[in-house]
Amino acid sequence: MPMPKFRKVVILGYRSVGKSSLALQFVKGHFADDYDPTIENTLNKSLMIGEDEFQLQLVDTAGQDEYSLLPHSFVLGIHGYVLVYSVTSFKSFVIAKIIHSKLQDRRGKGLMPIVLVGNKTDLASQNREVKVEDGKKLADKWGAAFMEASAKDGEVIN
Ligand SMILES: Nc1nc2c(ncn2[C@@H]2O[C@H](COP(=O)(O)OP(=O)(O)OP(=O)(O)O)[C@@H](O)[C@H]2O)c(=O)[nH]1
Repeated sequence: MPMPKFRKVVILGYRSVGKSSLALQFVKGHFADDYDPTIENTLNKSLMIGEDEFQLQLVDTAGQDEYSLLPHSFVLGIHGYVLVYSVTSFKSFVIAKIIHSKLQDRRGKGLMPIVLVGNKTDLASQNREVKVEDGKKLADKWGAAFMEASAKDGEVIN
């Protein structure tokens, strides 16, 4: 048996956009309604992609704002990023752009695998502040993957 391949992915975004909930839904398959701000939490999951086994380490981080500094540990030895905003918060979309530009400053403009996720689609019919097309356009500009999701419904997370 070949050795599993190790990948470390950091989840970043504004406060309360659902970073922990997405991570929990992805790793454990459930959702909690209560809100407990994260300091930092690492979750592990092994998954098969084709014939390859990957050991995924997901780092769930504290909510960032425009003034937050990106620690070294979010830059060195990281294989990819999940940048999360909430479709119900325009501010969180702005913060996602700010985080992306901080990442580029620190890592350079070379390859930086990113998935941009617009979370909380279950609330979108009442409270949408970010259009799907705007999320998609931003991800295209970055050369990133894009999806909208709901950690609550478990929609598209796996
Ligand atoms: N309706 C709905 N609520 C969600 C969803 N995802 C997260 N929430 C709720 O939003 C609140 C914040 O979720 P968290 O997952 O803690 O958000 P976070 O981004 O990790 O927050 P910080 O640790 O402060 O950065 C909680 O009350 C969650 O239950 C979703 O997809 N739909």
